[in-house]
Amino acid sequence: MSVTRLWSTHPDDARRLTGDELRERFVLPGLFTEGAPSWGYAHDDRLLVGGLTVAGGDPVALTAPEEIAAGYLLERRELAVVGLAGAVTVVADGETFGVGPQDVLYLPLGTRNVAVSGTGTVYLVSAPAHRRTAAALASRDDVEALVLGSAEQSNHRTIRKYVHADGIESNQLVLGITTLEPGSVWNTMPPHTHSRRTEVYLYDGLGTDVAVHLMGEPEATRQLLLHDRDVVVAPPWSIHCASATSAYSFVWAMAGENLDYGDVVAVDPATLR
Ligand SMILES: O=C(O)C(=O)C[C@H](O)C(=O)CO
Repeated sequence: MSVTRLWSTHPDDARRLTGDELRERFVLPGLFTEGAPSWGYAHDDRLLVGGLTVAGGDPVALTAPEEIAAGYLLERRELAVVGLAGAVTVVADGETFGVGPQDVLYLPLGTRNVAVSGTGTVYLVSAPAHRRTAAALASRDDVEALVLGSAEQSNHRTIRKYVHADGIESNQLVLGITTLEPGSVWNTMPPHTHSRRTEVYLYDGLGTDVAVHLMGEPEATRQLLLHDRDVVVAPPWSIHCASATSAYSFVWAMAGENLDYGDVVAVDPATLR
């Protein structure tokens, strides 16, 4: 099982890292492997993210990577399985769920056996948990949708919130999918920080296009050139926004001190450096 560890980084260091070092610290490329998940383990809020493609073979069991030293993956964790493409079946402790594109399956702490089969691709996001809640499946039409931005500002987009304080109940995970309208390319502009939560973005639907992702403290931003299905970690001190050469979707997921999507510090774009 492939696991890439991302240690925490002090914001002062992020100002000085070379471009390659920045990528090594914050970007997880190539997570989507066939037949077995590849994982990225971020020490910030201990977010564990993975990618898996199944191609009609035997069910793939989701087991605990050595890094979390657990008897099974969800022994001390909760998990969201996000459908990206195809038709995937997830069997969790004997219960069967069909997961299609932009469906999100939440599996709680204590779910012992999770297996994925079918033909398609799923993104996996897991955070530590302390309390068992209920398994839940939501599709894009079931969830709260927030339309933001405008074509004039190239940031017209719909934010769909799946796992959050008023949606699927969780311990730490907050998760949703944002989709840009054709012709709009900016996400999360104006940007924000949230010192009480770490966030990870997975860019999806870029094809051969490229996203110019901005990170760092608002007065010292750095850029990362990201490609389709790259994952990027935003530590609590960092903004996280991007423009791209086409419209796209991205899965955003957070964990930390609270489940409050609105607990952010807005950044005035005029102050960005
Ligand atoms: O496009 C946006 O704006 C977003 O989707 C913002 C994310 O939801 C986010 O950054 C939550 O903290």
